[in-house]
Amino acid sequence: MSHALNVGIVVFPGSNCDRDVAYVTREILQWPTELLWHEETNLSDYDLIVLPGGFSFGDYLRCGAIARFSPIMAAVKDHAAAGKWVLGICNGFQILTEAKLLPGALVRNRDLHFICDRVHLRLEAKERPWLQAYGDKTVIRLPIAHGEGCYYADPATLTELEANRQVLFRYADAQGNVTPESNPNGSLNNIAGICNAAGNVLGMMPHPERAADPTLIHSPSDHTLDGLQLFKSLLNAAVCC
Ligand SMILES: NC(=O)CC[C@H](N)C(=O)O
Repeated sequence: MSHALNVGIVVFPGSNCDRDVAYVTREILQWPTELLWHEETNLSDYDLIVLPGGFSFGDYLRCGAIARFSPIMAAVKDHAAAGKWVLGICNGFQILTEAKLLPGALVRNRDLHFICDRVHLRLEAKERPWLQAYGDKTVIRLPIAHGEGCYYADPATLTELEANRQVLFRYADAQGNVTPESNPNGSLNNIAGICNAAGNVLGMMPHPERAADPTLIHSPSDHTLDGLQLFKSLLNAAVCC
């Protein structure tokens, strides 16, 4: 079993969570971590590529619609096709759908407002490598911050996603019940995060990097580390597919 992953974090013009992710992987987990400008084309040194949150290219046209044309995206596609890890967080998830590395789309929130909150998520498909470190936990709490986080896919795609167990996170209440009231943005089937069929590409709207710092814990029941487990999970799953 390895003790570290080599992490590359893509920096697009307008990314703003790149350094937050680097803080987690480099400072907290002590994994070798590089920030990669979006014009980079060689990703051969990395096990995990992260597309971070933010407002790439000012969210012009649609969130992620321009970033998908960045030179680095061809290399990200090759990295994914080779079965290596790709994690898209928030704007990164939007870019992955625009690039067709994940199915469906992220559209304007149901209430047309930017939402900044903390939400409960039910963990689904716990056999997937990304969730291995959560143990018996079935409900976690992570921050969200987005204007276009409403997950949409056509009925056939949605059926396929569910049948293949590609939904990893669903908005839920504190007990893990998936209800309309616990859906902050109108996402179909309360979907907050999905992976590709092979399982090595994950996109999620909540921010695991904002719940990963042990110095911020206030009480034993605090959810502050719920995001850290996601990164740690990959250590136990050296090779994905
Ligand atoms: N935090 C983020 O990555 C935000 C993503 C995107 N800019 C949105 O508002 O939906």
